[in-house]
Order: sequence, then structure tokens, then C-alpha cells
Amino acid sequence: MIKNAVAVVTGGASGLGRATVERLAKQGARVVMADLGSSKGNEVAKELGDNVVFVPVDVTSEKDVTTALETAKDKFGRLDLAVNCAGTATAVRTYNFNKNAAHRLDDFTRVLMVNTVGTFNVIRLSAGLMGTNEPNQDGQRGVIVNTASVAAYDGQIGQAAYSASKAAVVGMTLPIARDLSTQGIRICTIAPGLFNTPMLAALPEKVRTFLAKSIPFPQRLGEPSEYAHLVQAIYENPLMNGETIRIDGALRMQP
Ligand SMILES: NC(=O)C1=CN([C@@H]2O[C@H](COP(=O)(O)OP(=O)(O)OC[C@H]3O[C@@H](n4cnc5c(N)ncnc54)[C@H](O)[C@@H]3O)[C@@H](O)[C@H]2O)C=CC1
Ligand SMILES: C[C@]12CC(=O)[C@H]3[C@@H](CCC4=CC(=O)CC[C@@]43C)[C@@H]1CC[C@@H]2C(=O)C=O
Repeated sequence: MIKNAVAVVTGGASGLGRATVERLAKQGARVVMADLGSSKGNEVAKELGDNVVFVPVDVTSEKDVTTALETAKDKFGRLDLAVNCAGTATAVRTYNFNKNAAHRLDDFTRVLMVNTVGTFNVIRLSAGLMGTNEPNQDGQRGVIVNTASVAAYDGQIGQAAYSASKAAVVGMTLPIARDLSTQGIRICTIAPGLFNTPMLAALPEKVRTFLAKSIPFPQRLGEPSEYAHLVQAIYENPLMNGETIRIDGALRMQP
């Protein structure tokens, strides 16, 4: 059960991460909200009360992630759940033939660094701390939830970097589940479709409506609370492990 569990949520100051922090805190969990120093983490944590602590973290930094995990241990005594929501996106064609310009390599690398390397960084360090927990009656010591995207499967034009970064998260899920099984640590990945978050708010209303219409049912953007609901379901269901779950209203993205 989520009550009294201790969680770290990256990207916790906005969108899907924020909804997760809110849901977990409301259900009686204690949460370290890890997000960039430039985010609204401090304000959000204040709104959510004493069971939520903000730690400025860049997920690509070993030092920052270690500090967040030490905060979980020092303030709340343990770590039961790590949720990877931090992410970034870009929309650039592999080669722009009108401008005779190739996709910049540093743009490609930046997206992979945050979405793939950052996610793995949090997984590997969280696993170390979870491994020190006393196992429950099922032998479980902790749970990790990642966030990929349906773009891991049906990436659109301009999403080479983003889709590659998310496909890597899908790809690492099963081998990590196998790696961590000896210590009773589970890991699952969620692949969201189109959700109503600041990432999507950047798009014009017309585009958002068009995108929503492309979803078979329900024909609307997902609410961040629906993502958070799935995080809790994964945490509470002991048999869920090594799998990626789409939450997308049967959406298959067009080119
Ligand atoms: N909104 C959507 O429709 C979808 C979102 N996703 C994924 O879900 C995750 C959350 O996205 P949203 O909540 O929509 O976006 P968002 O932009 O609202 O939140 C992302 C958070 O990640 C943080 N972040 C970015 N780089 C970071 C870094 N290096 N270290 C720590 N924190 C960092 C940002 O400060 C921000 O608070 C992302 O991984 C995104 O790719 C996947 C599919 C659909
Ligand atoms: C994240 C996702 C795919 C994207 O890359 C876009 C994003 C909406 C805002 C954007 C505007 C741009 O001009 C660049 C691309 C992007 C960041 C999309 C929201 C959901 C998409 C996704 O992950 C679907 O699975």
C-alpha cells in the first residue's frame, strides 16, 4: 500500500510528475520532489505540505541524484518507490533539405542525456538504496516506475531524438527487472499518449484539439491524475514487473 511509503519523483514540479507527487502525498506517502533548480519545485512543495520536500536535481548528475536519495533516507528513513518523470523533447527533422542543414548532434545528445541517461542514473542509484530495505512478506524491497512515450513505438516526423530516447527506456525495462530481481526490486515503464501538461500547453489550441480528435476513446487529452493513478496501481500490484504499459486511449500516432 502507498500509505507511509517513501518516494522520489523526478520532474515532480510539473505535469505528470507533479500529479504523481500530489496523489502520493494525498494517500499518505512521503515524497522527495526532484526537479531542476529553475523549476517551481519550492512553491509546489510548500503547497503540498510537510510530507513533500523539494530537492533541486538535474537527473543527469550523479551528485544531484545522490543528494535527493540521501534526503529521502535522512528525512523519511528509506526509499520504497522511484518515479522517473523528468523529460525533455525536441522537434527537428533528421535533415532539413530546405535549409540544407543536418539535425544538430548536440540537440540529439541533450534529449538522450535527459530522457535515457538521466532515467538510468536515477534507476541505478535508487536501486542501491532500495537494496538496503528489509524485504516485505513477498520479498519485495522497492519499485521503480519510468516514463517513456507512445513515441517509443510510433514516433512522428521530427522525433528521431525523442523517440530514440524513449525507446531506450522501454528497452532497458526488462533487463533491469532481471538485474534487480535478486533483490526484490520491481520496475515498470509507462508509455503515455497525449496528456494535458505544460509540455502540451506549448502547442496552439487548434493543434491540441486536432491531437485530441486523433484519439479513438476517450477522445480527449489524458489528465495527469490518470497517469498518477497508474503509478499507484503499479506500486500496489506485486506481479507487475518488467513491462511497459501504454496509457493512450488506443492512440496510434500518425507520421
Ligand atoms: N505530456 C505528454 O503528453 C507526454 C509526456 N511524456 C513524458 O512524460 C514526462 C513528463 O512530461 P510532462 O509532465 O508532460 O512535462 P513537463 O514539461 O510538464 O514536466 C517535465 C519536468 O521535467 C523537468 N526536467 C526536465 N529536465 C530535467 C532534468 N535534466 N533534471 C530534472 N528535471 C528535469 C522539468 O523541469 C519539468 O518540471 C516526460 O518524460 C515526457 O517525455 C510522454 C508522453 C506524453
Ligand atoms: C512529447 C510529445 C512529442 C513532442 O516532441 C512534442 C510534444 C508537444 C510539444 C511539442 C512542441 C514542439 O514544437 C516540439 C515537439 C513537442 C515537444 C508532444 C506531447 C506529447 C508527445 C509525446 O510524447 C507523445 O507520446
